[in-house]
Amino acid sequence: LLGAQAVPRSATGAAAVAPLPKGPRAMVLGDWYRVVNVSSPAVSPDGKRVAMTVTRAVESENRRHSEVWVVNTAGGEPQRWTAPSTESSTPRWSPDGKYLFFASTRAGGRGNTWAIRLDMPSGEAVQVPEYPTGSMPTDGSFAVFTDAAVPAPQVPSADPFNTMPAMARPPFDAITRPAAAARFDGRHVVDMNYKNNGTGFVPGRRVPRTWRPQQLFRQSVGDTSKKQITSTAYSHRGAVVSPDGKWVAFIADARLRSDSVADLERDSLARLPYDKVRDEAERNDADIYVIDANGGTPRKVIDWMGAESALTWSPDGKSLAFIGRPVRTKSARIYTVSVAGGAPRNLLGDWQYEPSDMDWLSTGAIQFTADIGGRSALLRADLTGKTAPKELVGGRRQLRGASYDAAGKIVAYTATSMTKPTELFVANADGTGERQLTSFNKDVNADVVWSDADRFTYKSVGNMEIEGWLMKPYGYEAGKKYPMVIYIHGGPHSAYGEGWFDEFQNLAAQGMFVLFTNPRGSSGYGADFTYSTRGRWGMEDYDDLMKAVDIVAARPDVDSTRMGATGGSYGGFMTTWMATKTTRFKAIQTDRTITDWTYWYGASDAQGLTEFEFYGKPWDNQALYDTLSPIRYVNKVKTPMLIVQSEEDHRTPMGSAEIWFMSLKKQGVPVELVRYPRSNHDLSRTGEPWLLVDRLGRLRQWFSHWLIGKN
Ligand SMILES: CSCC[C@H](NC=O)C(=O)N[C@@H](CC(C)C)C(=O)N[C@@H](Cc1ccccc1)C(=O)O
Repeated sequence: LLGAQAVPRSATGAAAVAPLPKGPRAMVLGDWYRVVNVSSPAVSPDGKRVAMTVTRAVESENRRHSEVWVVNTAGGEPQRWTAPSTESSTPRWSPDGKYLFFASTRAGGRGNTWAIRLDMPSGEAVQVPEYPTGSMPTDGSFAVFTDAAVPAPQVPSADPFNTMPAMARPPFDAITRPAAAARFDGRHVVDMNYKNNGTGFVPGRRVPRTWRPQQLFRQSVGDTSKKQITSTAYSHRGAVVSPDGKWVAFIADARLRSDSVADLERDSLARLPYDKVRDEAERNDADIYVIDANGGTPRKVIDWMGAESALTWSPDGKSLAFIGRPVRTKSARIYTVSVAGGAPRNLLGDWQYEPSDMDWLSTGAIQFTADIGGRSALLRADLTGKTAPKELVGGRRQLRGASYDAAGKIVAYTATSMTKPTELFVANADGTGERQLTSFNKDVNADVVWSDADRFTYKSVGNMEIEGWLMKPYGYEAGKKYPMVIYIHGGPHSAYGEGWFDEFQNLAAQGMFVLFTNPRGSSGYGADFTYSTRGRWGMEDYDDLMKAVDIVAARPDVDSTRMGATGGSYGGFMTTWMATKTTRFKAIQTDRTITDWTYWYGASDAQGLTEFEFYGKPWDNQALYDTLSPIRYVNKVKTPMLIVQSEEDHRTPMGSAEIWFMSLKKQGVPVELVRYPRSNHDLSRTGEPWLLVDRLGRLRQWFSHWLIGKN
């Protein structure tokens, strides 16, 4: 195996990269570095080109690198448009076609918006302060955007603690102080949100709590001055300008209460003990308003119970569309409403699935992408709401990021399937005439035989239908028996699906079947399915997983005496939970695990999740937190376990892994704990490449050792 440690270092300090054998062959770890990812497609207003972010791993430097590339919709070779020496991503075209904007942190600039000039190509990226970023009317003459109107409060320069590390400074309102500022470099915490999985530890406030409500601003193209058009104590969100430029629609507090009042009410409600009636009651936290694009008094368009997002104008400026969710446990719908007011129209009726995004095209059509179980599709809504949406582009694959030209004739999107890493595609907006525009993964696809998976559905407890997949091992031969590993996803409200996935390919390449399912609680099947596990984690969803194991174990080509299980986060909880309930598996790997829900409640940054899912805080419902904690039954575990944990994971912190390791060790159950430095909850997705690949290698080795008998 080509693991990170095996990579020799050259005299310059950069690691030399060993060549890989030509294929066709099974995936080796080094292939992970060769897979290119395409994201954020953006069609030019004239429909002639598509810009995209292209991300690769730079193996020798243990990092990823992103560039903006452009390809003609008519076909041809994609071209790199940004410098290889800088990081660039998320392109978007100016409506007049003069600039291609993108995000980049380059030296000597203000902010991270840069542009390439299309009218006067200069070869250099420039910043264009006279070109505003925000929502624009059809003529592209100005933009409206939101920003705070008051500056963030500054700590006085004479503050005696300014020279201390940010986390060491005594936060505002703290009672204790360092004995000597120069001698304390610990972390002093008084606020609840003092750590975050992505950003790490978050320094406390050094000034009193203040609110900076988001105001509406407008800026004309060609002018650097920004005009503030509102001055309120409440925030304006999701602001969009009408096509004729006369109005701005936005989302704000349903009673236009100040941000401070709304926040303080939310904070005090959160401190109350769980109350079923209060917590289940319908709430109206936000509504839709319109205001003159030069300012004035806003008018409420609808008084609608629930949460609104993705506000969009109709091309004729007479209506608005939004994605609305009446209550957290009900499916999101697309609604339209007259700007004059009236009852919103539900365009999706009781269609099972939920929209991910939405566009109201200049042709008048409303199109959106949606997860349909484990696949995803591009659909068109029926504007009358009488019939189910029409699928335009679909199949057994996952589509993301639909982007259209100004005329609404062309759509570009990324797509991946089980054996095809992501590439860029274009089609007519009605879904006809699809063409693949990039082949960044051509070489790796030619060398590596990616394993395919058969999709199946099965009935589980309560007659619920569950979707699952069984991926064949590399080199599968009929008549032989192979070991099997079940993968369990987290969330629990996320889903596996019809896309290329490094983790599945990694184990299939090692000669194992890979089983994966979307048990109840998964997203992609409608909110009833998603929230059917509320208060019942590890109960029927466990049955759903074990039923899939039963089905697969009965196959003549699966060796039911050589089965393993693996999963991360909620899937990590589920694998430790399984270890307490069954000895069917010969080996388990648990990743970013949770073994004690009360400990997790106090240590995780994901505050609020279990208050909702477990009907209260631990002291409101201690029995449930205890009953669902695998550590209570750890004396039953007999299965060898590999524990993988990131040292800087604030989502599922280390304590769960540590107590699990120690408990298995004390009972003589084979166990290994691998702790990854400089890594958070997302090690397996966005972690340092060498560490990410090291983890993949350890999964291969663990299951090969216990299920195949070789390492
Ligand atoms: C503010 S609540 C957020 C909960 C969040 N949901 C998103 O998935 C989450 O982090 N869930 C954890 C479990 C929880 C800490 C009990 C989880 O299982 N995360 C999964 C799901 C995931 C999949 C893909 C991308 C992000 C998350 C995981 O980390 O694999």
